[in-house]
Amino acid sequence: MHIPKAELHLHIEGTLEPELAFALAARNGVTLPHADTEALRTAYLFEDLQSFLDLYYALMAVLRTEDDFTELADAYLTRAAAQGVRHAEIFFDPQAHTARGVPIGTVVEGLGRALERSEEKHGVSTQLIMCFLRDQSAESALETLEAAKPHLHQISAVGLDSAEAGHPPAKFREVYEAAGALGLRKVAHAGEEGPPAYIREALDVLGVERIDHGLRCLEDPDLVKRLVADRVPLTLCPLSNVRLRAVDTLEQHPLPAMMDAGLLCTVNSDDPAYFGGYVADTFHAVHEALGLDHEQLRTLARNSFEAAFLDHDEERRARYLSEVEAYAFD
Ligand SMILES: Nc1ncnc2[nH]cnc12
Ligand SMILES: [Zn+2]
Repeated sequence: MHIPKAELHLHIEGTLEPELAFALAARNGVTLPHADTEALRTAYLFEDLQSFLDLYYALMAVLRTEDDFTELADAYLTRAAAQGVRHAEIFFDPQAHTARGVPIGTVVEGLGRALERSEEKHGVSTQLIMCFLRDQSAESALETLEAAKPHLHQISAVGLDSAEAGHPPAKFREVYEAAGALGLRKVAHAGEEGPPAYIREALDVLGVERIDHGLRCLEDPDLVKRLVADRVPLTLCPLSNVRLRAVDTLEQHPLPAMMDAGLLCTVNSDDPAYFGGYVADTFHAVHEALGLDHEQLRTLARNSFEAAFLDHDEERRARYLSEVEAYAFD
C-alpha cells in the first residue's frame, strides 16, 4: 500500500527495532535484560498500554548520544520512504531522556540532523512534535518547555502521551497555554484508554487541533457530532489498538464505522517496532481485515495530508494531494 501518505502519529522512540537496540547497547556499554533480539521480541506481548510503556521506557536506556538519535530517526525515515510516506510529523518524549541524564539538546540536535536531510535523502518532509508525559507533573512539563526554548525553531507542536487513565488533559492547561503563546501547534493523545471526557477536555481546555487516537469518542454520540462538524482529525493507530488490547481483533476495529460517521480519520503506526507494522503495513492490514476498498484507502491518504500541519506551505500540501489522486493501485 504505497499510496503517498503523511504519518501523523509516530513516536520516534517506538521505532527502535531490536537489532538497533542491541547495536546501540553494545556501542554504549549498556546491558539489556534480554539475551538477544529473539528473546526481546518474545517480550512484545502486551496486556495494555502500561505493560507496553514499561518496556518502551526501559529500552530507551540504549539511546545516549546525538549520533544514536540521528541513527534512530534515519532508520525510521528510510523505512517510511519505502512505505510511501511523503511527510512525517514525529513525536519525541524529552522527559524520558532528561530523566536518564540525556539533555534535551542532545535529543533535538540528534533527531534534527536526520530530519534536516530527510527531504533530500528520503523524499520525506518532516516536523517534530514534543510530547509531555502525562503521568509526570505539570511542573515537569513546564520545565521541559522552558528547556526546549533554545530549540523551538526545530519543533512545530506539542503533544501529550504516556499513561492516560487517571491523567486528564486539564492538568496541562498552563503548559499548553504557554506553548500556544510561543507559536507551537497543539495535539494530545486522548480517548485511547481514557474516557470521551478526556477528548472534550483536550479540545476545550488545551485547545488541541488534532486528537491522537480518539477511539473512545464512539461512546459519546454528541462528541462524535462535534468532531464531524468541526472536522477535527483523529490520528488512529489500528495495529496499536490490537496489540494494546483496546480492541480484541483488527476485524473488530471501528475504523469503517468511524469513516462512515464522517469523522476525519487517518491511520498511523504509533510504535511500529513494537506493534507489528509500519504505516503501509497498516494500510494493507485494514484493507485485508476490514475490507476497506481502494477509494477508502485513498480517502485515508487524502485525510492525512489535510490533517497535516502544512498551513505554512499550501503548495506542498496541494502537490502531495495531487499525488494521492494520481496514484494507481495495482
Ligand atoms: N500509544 C501510546 N499511547 C500513549 N503514550 C505512548 N507513548 C508511546 N506510545 C504511546
Ligand atoms: Zn501514540
